[in-house]
Amino acid sequence: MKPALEAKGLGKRYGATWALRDCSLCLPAGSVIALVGPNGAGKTTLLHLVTGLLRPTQGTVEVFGQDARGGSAEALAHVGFVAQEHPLYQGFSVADLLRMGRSLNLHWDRALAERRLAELDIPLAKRAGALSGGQQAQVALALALAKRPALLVLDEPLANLDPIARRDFMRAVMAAVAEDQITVLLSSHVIADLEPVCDWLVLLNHGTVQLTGAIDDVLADHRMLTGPRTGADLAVPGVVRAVHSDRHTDLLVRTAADRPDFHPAWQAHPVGLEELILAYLERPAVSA
Ligand SMILES: Nc1ncnc2c1ncn2[C@@H]1O[C@H](COP(=O)(O)OP(=O)(O)OP(=O)(O)O)[C@@H](O)[C@H]1O
Repeated sequence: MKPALEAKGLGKRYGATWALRDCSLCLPAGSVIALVGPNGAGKTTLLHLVTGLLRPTQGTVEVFGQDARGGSAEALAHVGFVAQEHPLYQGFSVADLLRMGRSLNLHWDRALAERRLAELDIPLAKRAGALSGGQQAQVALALALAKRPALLVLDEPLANLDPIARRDFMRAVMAAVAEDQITVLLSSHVIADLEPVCDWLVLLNHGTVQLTGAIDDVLADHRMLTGPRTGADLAVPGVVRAVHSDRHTDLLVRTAADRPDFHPAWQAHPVGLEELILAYLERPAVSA
């Protein structure tokens, strides 16, 4: 099966600033991919390159084997996109938005959109601007899903939503994954929202990919080592980040071994996703 997304040497420069650089990724179809990184890491830039809204300065990006550059109608027909802050025409009614979706898209499943909105009690006659933030996010999601996309791209969909709205939004996304086996690529700052639903990770910082892989494999490949301060002198390969206090040293290490063998001075612990991501973000930028 073709990968959902394949980027090779992808880069985007604004003037002298590289928003994204040397980005090479191969993301499997059917996965739910967490795109994480701090403000300015290049997440939106990558998502706009994937959705054909931006042209790369260098490199290529393919979605299910089709070049995403230039955003041809056929390539974009397979991509649903909910942009940051899920913008909608505020003066349009929900019904107007559905009509617009139907006339702008090659494939359109009106019944699916209406069913989703009915399940959420969102009235079709209501103006978008009169809906709550959570309802607007759900309308944007229903519009994106009515395209019957193979890839759903969500740029910080949970920002500004309250905990109930966040949960409901992610439930709707996961229902679509379960029903249609779509691939989802979503960016967020909130790891706790991503951890229960995502199975693949792309970690961006300073415009470069710091880490990517199946989350289970990524976690299995890392350990947190705790030892006495002097332990820092014991040679440990694959250190991602070292934190020293007066008495202790904590090392996050990457190891390819199933059963890594550390000096007995170190106590090795499995590492959680949030801890792992923070450790990568707190170190200087390096390529994956
Ligand atoms: N249109 C633009 N013109 C100039 N620089 C830009 C433009 N868009 C993005 N940048 C720069 O590119 C870099 C990456 O921005 P991007 O919006 O992709 O990051 P992000 O990870 O999505 O950030 P955030 O989490 O804050 O949304 C930043 O340094 C940003 O200032």
